[in-house]
Amino acid sequence: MNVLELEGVSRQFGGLRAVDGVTLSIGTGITALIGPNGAGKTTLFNLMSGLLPVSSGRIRFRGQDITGLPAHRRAKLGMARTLQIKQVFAGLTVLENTWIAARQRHRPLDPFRRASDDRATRAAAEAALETMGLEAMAGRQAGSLAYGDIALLEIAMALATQPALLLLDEPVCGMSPSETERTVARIRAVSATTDVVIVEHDMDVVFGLADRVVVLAEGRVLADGPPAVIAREPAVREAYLGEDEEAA
Ligand SMILES: Nc1ncnc2c1ncn2[C@@H]1O[C@H](COP(=O)(O)OP(=O)(O)OP(=O)(O)O)[C@@H](O)[C@H]1O
Repeated sequence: MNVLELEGVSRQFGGLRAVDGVTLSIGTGITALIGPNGAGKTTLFNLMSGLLPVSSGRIRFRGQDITGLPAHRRAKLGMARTLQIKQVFAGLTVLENTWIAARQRHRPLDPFRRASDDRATRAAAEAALETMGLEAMAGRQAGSLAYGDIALLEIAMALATQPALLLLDEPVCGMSPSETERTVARIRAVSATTDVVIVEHDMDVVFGLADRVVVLAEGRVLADGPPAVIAREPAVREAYLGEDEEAA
């Protein structure tokens, strides 16, 4: 079963169809959404996570219809996302940040919480830090971290909720080449256990990381396939890479 299924999903803003009848099944591995500016990537991403409601169409997650569910309900069902704007608690340590995220899986104000739940929470937090290569920084204040480490911490916090699907919005945006390389390696490690969707503008990252590339243009799926095939598609090169313009 595919983790996420979109069926004829559309989103209008006034008269503009930002996403126009997208049918897409997200399966195992890393799926990248690419396309020229204004293609509808961010809108589609927000429709997946529930940040925006669809205008029409259906969305299923792990076989369950989630079309009408808001983002926090989707998160409870196992869909995690990171945002372009980093959101960590600067005054808390790396482990505390991750622990709080892991804790969201359990009822927040339950005084009769079992000790075993606490152990499970801590284990989930530590496992997430290890996957992201942050174990050595567990005791550091999040506010003292370098930008690249904060980005990794954010992904660790999403992972700590033990999601079935992780949505990453421009995960290497604003990073140095070495930070990018590190992040790419960590996302690859994440994908061994969790399905991932990324929206990313850096084509080296997309073609080096993704198992599958979905190209959007004017709100529709223009092409969909393995990176090596997508890179050779004439329609993609024309619409996305602007070969005609360059030639001119
Ligand atoms: N909240 C909104 N209100 C009105 N129009 C919107 C809104 N959000 C997006 N749009 C429009 O929908 C279209 C798709 O935008 P979207 O941000 O999804 O594209 P994108 O592929 O993510 O672009 P970029 O690569 O520039 O981020 C654009 O024409 C945009 O102007």
